[in-house]
Amino acid sequence: MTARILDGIAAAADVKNDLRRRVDDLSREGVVPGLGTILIGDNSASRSYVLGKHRDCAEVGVVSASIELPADSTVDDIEAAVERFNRDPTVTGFIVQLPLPTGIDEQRILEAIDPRKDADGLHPMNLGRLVLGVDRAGVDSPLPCTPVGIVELLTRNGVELEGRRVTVVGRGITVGRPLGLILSQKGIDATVSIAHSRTPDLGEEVRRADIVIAAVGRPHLIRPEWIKPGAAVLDVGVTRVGTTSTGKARLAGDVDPGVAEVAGWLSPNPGGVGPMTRAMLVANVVQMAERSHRSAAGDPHVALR
Ligand SMILES: Nc1nc(=O)c2c([nH]1)NC[C@@H]1CN(c3ccc(C(=O)N[C@@H](CCC(=O)O)C(=O)O)cc3)C=[N+]21
Repeated sequence: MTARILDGIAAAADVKNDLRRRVDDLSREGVVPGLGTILIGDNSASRSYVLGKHRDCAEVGVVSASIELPADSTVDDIEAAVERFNRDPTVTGFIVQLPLPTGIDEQRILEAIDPRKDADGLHPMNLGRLVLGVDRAGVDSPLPCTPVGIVELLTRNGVELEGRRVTVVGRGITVGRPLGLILSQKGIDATVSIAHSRTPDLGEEVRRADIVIAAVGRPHLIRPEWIKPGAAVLDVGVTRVGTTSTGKARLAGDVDPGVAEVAGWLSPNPGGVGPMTRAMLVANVVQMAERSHRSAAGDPHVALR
């Protein structure tokens, strides 16, 4: 038996179809959602990710703006770019592409973003609301894109989370940490373990799981013999492991290819979680445009802060 595919390209297309309708509704009210991206330095992988984000926006009628800064930019230069997007009414949500050049205080930059425009959901106010499990006056704050994309990919394929045991491998701030919080939330009700590079027996943690999510960036770390037969396995990490004969980057996921023979469901990499991450970014931008429009229209239940 071989695992069924959790097709992120197909699920992202469905998400974008839903978004297109919401964007059309907004446009009838004269509102156009806008994504901003800030890219610092000349990292070709980062540039191609950012281009993909602009392409996704164009597909659903969301406009986008980009700021590119040189690799030797100072914290002040980057904060000035953040400030520009904070003030720009055509940008309803924006991101600062990570990682930042070495020596730049990432936390300081993330905190400079207006939390109402935080399309990545990585501002401490939004992460704090996730920890607390609160939303203000029925308004959800933006959530990190990859974790929400993972939940959508599973639920759209009919993979149940309630009552399931999930092992998340990785505790990073963009995936593992917030994913653990989201999966254990009321209404989702999975039982979550967070494993990481210092977990003494990773195989033991993975063996118990109905759902395994690997987000560490260690090629083929997750072994077929660790997988409970029929489990759902999501491969999030990517590592460059060399170059092909044509000079393209050779990439490897966190999940050993042999896992496909044991798992019930497998998200490919590429073509799994990545496209969902991008779709959820567009979703956050659209949601923020809806919220700021309703709040400008005087609905007291949507004014944040
Ligand atoms: N502020 C910030 N927000 C991010 O969300 C963010 C970031 N910084 N820094 C880097 C990581 C990485 N990331 C990816 C998203 C989608 C794909 C993706 O769609 N990948 C395709 C293949 C890539 C391609 O075809 O070029 C796939 O998996 O099928 C990859 C990587 C977002 N990140």
